Amino acid sequence: MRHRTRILKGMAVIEVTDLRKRYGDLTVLDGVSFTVEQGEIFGILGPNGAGKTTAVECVQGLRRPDGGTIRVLGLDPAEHRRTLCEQVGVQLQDTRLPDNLKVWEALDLYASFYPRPADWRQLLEQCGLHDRRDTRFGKLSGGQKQRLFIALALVGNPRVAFLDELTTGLDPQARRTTWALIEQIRTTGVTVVLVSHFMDEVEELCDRAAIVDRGRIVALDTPAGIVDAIDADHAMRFTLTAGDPADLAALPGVSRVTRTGDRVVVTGRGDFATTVTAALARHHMPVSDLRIDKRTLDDAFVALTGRPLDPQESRS
Ligand SMILES: Nc1ncnc2c1ncn2[C@@H]1O[C@H](COP(=O)(O)OP(=O)(O)OP(=O)(O)O)[C@@H](O)[C@H]1O
Repeated sequence: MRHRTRILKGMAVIEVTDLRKRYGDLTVLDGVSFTVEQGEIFGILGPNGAGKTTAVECVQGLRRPDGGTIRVLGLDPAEHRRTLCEQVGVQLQDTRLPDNLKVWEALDLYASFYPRPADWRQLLEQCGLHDRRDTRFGKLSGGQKQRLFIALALVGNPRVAFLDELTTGLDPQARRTTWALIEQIRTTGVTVVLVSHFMDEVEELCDRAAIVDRGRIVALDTPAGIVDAIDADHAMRFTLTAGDPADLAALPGVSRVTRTGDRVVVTGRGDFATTVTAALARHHMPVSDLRIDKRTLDDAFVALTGRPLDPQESRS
């Protein structure tokens, strides 16, 4: 994967072991364990109500777990919240600012909370808000507000930033702009924990992700690793104008070859598509309209839980 290089293996910034939390009769976290390494973008993905925000708020020291251990930069957040506040940036799901506060005033105010703040003028530039410096919060677009929240999460010069439901309600263009900003944050070495219920966002941005469902982690790996672990074939489809595709069935990884007229579907696992393509070229069998059905985290979620995450929202 393209992002692997920046992760310094073995340097855990966050370590969560067997985290448990109940609200009355409701078990919200039921033995959640994960680690986040230095420089990683780590996704916590799951449907509404899965327990993502509760988990992250326990990690931030905002809620007390009923069981389990949490270490952030080696410290227990429940006991060392003040120390960690200086090193951890948080963009909460429902952040609100007064409508008449100007962009620069918000940044200047937040910078004053930290002993070693970043230069907020540079952050304005980085977040693409330099021409909105004097704009009042109430006049910003949804995307601009989210970029301001990211800037506010970074203004204390944190080593770890938590970004919760970043792009909910944004149009596709604004989502892309926000994603580009997060890619850029990665280059500064900040470890990012991204809470999301958008599969595509996690696939695009995260080095690794935990899929949370009903208070448990049902998968934890790179997005590609989670998808590859699904125990199901995928298909390549093409038009074959000459030759007999039956022999393709003997290739490694191929499970089935079907032909309807000149349309051929080959199903298989692993790297079968590369093997099939090479065999077609070797035997001078010309193909056109080649398509390989890409499996996504959506497919993985369905395979793992038996239901879609949120078909409406995950495609918006
Ligand atoms: N303070 C609370 N008291 C009682 N129940 C709560 C409290 N906070 C959250 N819950 C419940 O705990 C469950 C998990 O909520 P949580 O906000 O952690 O989920 P989430 O995965 O972040 O969902 P969303 O994507 O909707 O924010 C939900 O059923 C929620 O209603």
